[in-house]
Amino acid sequence: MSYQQPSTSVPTFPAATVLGYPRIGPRRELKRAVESFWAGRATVPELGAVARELRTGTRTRLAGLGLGEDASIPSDFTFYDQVLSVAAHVGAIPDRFADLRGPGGALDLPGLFTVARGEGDRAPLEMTKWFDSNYHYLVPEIGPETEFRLVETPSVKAFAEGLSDGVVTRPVIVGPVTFLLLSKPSASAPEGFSPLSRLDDLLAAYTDWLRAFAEAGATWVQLDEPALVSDAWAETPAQVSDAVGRAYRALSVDLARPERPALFVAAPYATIGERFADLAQTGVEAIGVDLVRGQAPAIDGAVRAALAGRTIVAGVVDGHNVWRTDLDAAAAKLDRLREAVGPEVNVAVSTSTSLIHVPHTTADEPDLEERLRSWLAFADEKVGEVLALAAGPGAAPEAFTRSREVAADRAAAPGVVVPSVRDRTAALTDADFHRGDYDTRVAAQDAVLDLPPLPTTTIGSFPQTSELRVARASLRKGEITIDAYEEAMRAEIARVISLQEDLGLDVLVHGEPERNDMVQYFAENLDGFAVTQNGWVQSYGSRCTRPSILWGDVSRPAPITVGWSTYAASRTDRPVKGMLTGPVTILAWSFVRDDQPLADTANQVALALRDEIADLETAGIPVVQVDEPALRELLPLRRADQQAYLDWSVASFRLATAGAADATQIHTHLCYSEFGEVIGAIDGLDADVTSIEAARSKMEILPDISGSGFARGIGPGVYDIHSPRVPSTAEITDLLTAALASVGERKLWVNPDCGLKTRGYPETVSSLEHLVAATRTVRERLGAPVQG
Ligand code: MET
Ligand SMILES: [Zn+2]
Repeated sequence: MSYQQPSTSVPTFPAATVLGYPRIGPRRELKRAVESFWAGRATVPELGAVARELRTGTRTRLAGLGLGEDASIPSDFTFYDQVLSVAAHVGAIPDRFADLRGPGGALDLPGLFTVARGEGDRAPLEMTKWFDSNYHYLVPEIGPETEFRLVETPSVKAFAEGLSDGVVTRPVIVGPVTFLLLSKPSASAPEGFSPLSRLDDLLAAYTDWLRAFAEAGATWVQLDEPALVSDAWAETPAQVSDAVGRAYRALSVDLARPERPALFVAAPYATIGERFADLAQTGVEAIGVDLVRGQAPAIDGAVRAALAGRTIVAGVVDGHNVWRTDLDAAAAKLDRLREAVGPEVNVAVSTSTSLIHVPHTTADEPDLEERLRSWLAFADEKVGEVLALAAGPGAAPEAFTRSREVAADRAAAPGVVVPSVRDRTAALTDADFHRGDYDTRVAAQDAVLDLPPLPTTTIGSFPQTSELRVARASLRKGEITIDAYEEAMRAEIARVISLQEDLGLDVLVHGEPERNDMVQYFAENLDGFAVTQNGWVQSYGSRCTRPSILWGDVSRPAPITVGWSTYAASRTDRPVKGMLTGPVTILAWSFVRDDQPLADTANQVALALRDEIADLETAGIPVVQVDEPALRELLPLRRADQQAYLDWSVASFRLATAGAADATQIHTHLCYSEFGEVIGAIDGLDADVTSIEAARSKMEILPDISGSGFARGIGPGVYDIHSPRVPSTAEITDLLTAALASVGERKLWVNPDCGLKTRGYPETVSSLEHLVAATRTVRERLGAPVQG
């Protein structure tokens, strides 16, 4: 295979592209291959062959869909995560994994997976959410000791592989500024150390990386810099601005073409703002902006002059949601941008983000109602949209006509606007968002519940055994009747209730055996939602979720959880806690309609939950938990947008719960993130009891909680449910002692970090035994009755 040596004249950026494409495979082939490798059922070469087939399949599919120009097909494959992939390329692997590295410093594939997943008491890299998406990346650990050196180049090999198949792809890698801003200080770093202080050293490795791409024949490389659109950093905007300037001058000016490919720096997920001008002042050849979630950058004379001969890649097709694009509106955005930048600047069309956030194709959804399906665009359909927009209404009239037809059809379809739902939200008043005052509630609840100090409870789910999964699958396939299925669930509930009684827990749960997923379960039981068959999106590593599609006005045709909760309550004299998923989390983990404000959709969901709580109350359930683990996740990346979000998200939770009687104890549960930033909002939820993930971070949340004057019940998780490790009684006693000092005995609840559904029974039972024993020890010290 021969290719042209890069010349010094800048190659043209393709007129249409996508920022990235799903990596997991249309039928989750990568997930299956990776997991069978982990299980010892496949070898490294076998896994490599599946990966190669997937990469080839993606290139062929995208070329078939029309991304024919050089560099328009992204090459973004990774076995686990794109941030981990950078760490592996540049050798930034924590010391505890040093023995896994080969003589040249590279990790082999098993080594890479060990860093991602841990091994024995070697903890994996921490995992956290990627910007405002439900994708999780691995957090690099960077210190003064980290050596940055290009030690391996699977990304370059993947490019070369495409080239040998006759396709000039565009490699996609996470950029250096984002990589460092997403990193945390290594264990040995001094107090206050900032990974960004290592930028210059990291740039040396990127320089070699870009050279390697150029040598392999790459014309364009995409560097993803979503950190530029976020205000979430400890660094000031001035420091980030300085880092951007330094990084991209080093990579585009100090390293000159043809030593490197042309550089496309993409800043997806929100408004790029002033970082656009920073990039324009460097030598990068193309800049990508998100015009779906974000606003167009300000273009003044200086920026315009600096940009002459270069490309703005306009993300006008939503990479993060599943609706067909309003092509007229997107074309108008493109026109406005072209006008602002003038004829000297090239404008190319793209998706707003990588398409890893959406499923492969609507063609794979034969069971989806045809009318709904016609409104949707998954990854492949979005490729058609960027191509139509690049061609324009003159050259692609059918696509534009179809887009108008779809918009009209969607607006008029039954179920999209349901008058009874609208009447109800329109009639809401301030009072619907407020409960009675807290002291009155406490008195009423104490009279009903009669709980000991430091009450013990769990977060809701108990281990999902294979029997439960088999029962659900058999029901779906019609192998067992609904009666037999419900009987199996009741048997499980009865078992879980008696287990909790034996353990000595105070507030019991039914264990959620009937739920495949805490959001999908509600989506399946509410009007206004649809679920997909193959609509998987990568959540982390080999894990995928299948978000539901919230397409219409939401209402509750019938009670959802009441039967299960009342059955549980019938098996015990202790209080049973009803278990619901909150409006914000239901929105965050679904694909949500884009034709009305999220706040309005959230209130519709909230009213459905409010009715469910009323029915639970009528059935005699004294405690109801409304889970909001995603509260932090939807927080806008730009500080200026955050208050409006917090206002509507908190309001929707309150709308869901404020109909409860004073005597009904409302709990909420949060996990997955650092909550310090939204502690005020958590207080604003006005729940009687809040359980919050805390064990993994060694209760670091406690000072925030006590500092914020949080006055109601609080259950900082005392053990991490993400690992099978059983915490000792002494360890839990210590955590409880710390928590007690911080929040006081009248407020403290005792619970694990999160639900137990991913755990096995042996470790669950031992851990809960220790939790109860530790609580009794601490109660004894308080001079309280030990028996709960
Ligand atoms: C991710 S939060 C999970 C809460 C849910 N009630 C459970 O226990 O599984
Ligand atoms: Zn949780």
